[in-house]
Amino acid sequence: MCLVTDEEEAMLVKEEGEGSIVVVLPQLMKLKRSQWWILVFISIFFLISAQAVAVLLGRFYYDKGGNSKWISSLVQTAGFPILYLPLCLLPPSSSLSSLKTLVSIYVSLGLAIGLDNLLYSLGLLYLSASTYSLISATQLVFNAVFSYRINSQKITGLIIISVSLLSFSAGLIALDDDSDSPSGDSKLKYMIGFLCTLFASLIYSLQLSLMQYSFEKILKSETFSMVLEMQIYTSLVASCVSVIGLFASGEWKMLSLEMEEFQEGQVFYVLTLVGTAISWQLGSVGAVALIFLASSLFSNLIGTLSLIVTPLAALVVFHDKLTAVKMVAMPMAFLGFAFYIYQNYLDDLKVQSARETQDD
Ligand SMILES: Nc1nc2[nH]cnc2c(=O)[nH]1
Repeated sequence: MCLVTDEEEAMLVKEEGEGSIVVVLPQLMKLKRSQWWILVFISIFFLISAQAVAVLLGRFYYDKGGNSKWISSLVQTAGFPILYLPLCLLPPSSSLSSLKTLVSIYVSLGLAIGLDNLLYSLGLLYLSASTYSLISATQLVFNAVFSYRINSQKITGLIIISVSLLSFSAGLIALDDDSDSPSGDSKLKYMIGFLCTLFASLIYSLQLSLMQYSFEKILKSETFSMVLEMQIYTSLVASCVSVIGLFASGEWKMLSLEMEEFQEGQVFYVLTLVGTAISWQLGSVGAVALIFLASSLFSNLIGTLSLIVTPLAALVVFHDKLTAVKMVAMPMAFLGFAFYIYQNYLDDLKVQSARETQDD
C-alpha cells in the first residue's frame, strides 16, 4: 500500500517569512488531506487505548506481586515480533539510505529507548504513581524545546496554550492520585526516583524529536512500512538492553519464584506480561506513526492525553474514585487537545491558499 497519491498534494506550512509563506513537502505530505486525517485518527486511537491498557496491566503486575524492574522494561519493547505480520503485507520502504545509516539510526534510538524504559521503571519503583506522573508531565515542555531546536517546529500561541493546558491537567491528575509512596521510602530513593523520571522525560522527548528528524531529513521514505521498521528495529535493540540487564543484575533468578507467588496464578502472570507487551507495541506504533504523519510534539501531546484519560479506565477496572479534580482536569486536557487540532486546521487553510496562489 503506497500512501502517496499524485492528484492532490498536501503541504505543510513550516514558517512564515517576510509576508511570504514558506511551504515544504516532507514525506507523506502528498497524501490527500482526508486520508491523512483518517490515518492520524487511527494512530491516535491506537496510542491512547493501547497505552492505557499497557499502563493498567503494568499496575496489575505490580499489584499482584510482580517486582522486576528489568521485566517491566522488557515488556515495553519485547512485543515487536507481532509487527512482522503487517510489515509483510505492506510494500517495502523506499528509503535510499545506506545500511550503515539505517543501523546507526536504529541502534542509537534503540539504546535511548532501552535507557528510557529502565529509567521509567526505576521512577515507578521509587516514587508514588502521582509524583511520577507529575514529573512526567514535564516531557511536553522538553519536547516543545527540542521540536523548536531540532525540527524547526513553529511554536504558535495556540501551541503554547495547548501544551500548558495539557501539562497543567496532567499535574492536577497527578496531585489528585491517592496512591501513596512505596513503603520504606527513603530520601535517597526519592531523589533517585525523581532524577530518573526527570531524565526519562528528557530522553523520551529528545528521542521523539530525533525520530522525526530521521524520518524527515535522513530516511525520507513515503511508505508506512518505514514506521513499522523503525518500531521493530529500535525495539529489538532496546529489548537486547533489557535482556542484558535482566541477566547482569541476576534478577532472572527470581522470576520463577515471582511467577509461583503471583496472586492470580501462573497463567495470569504470563497472560499479564504478554498482554502488556502487545499493548505497549500497539501504543508505540501509534506514537511513531504520529511522528511520521504529524510531529514528535503532536505524538507526545497525544501520549500525555492518554496519561490523563487512563484514570477514566481505572475508574471502571480498579473502581477508582471520580473526584472533582479529575472532572476538572479531563475537560481541560480535551480543550488543550482541541487547541492543537485547531492550529492544524489553521495551517491547512494557509496551505490551501498557498496552493491556490501557486496555481495562479
Ligand atoms: N519517559 C517516557 N517513556 C515512555 N515510553 C512510552 N511512553 C512514555 C512516556 O510517556 N514517557
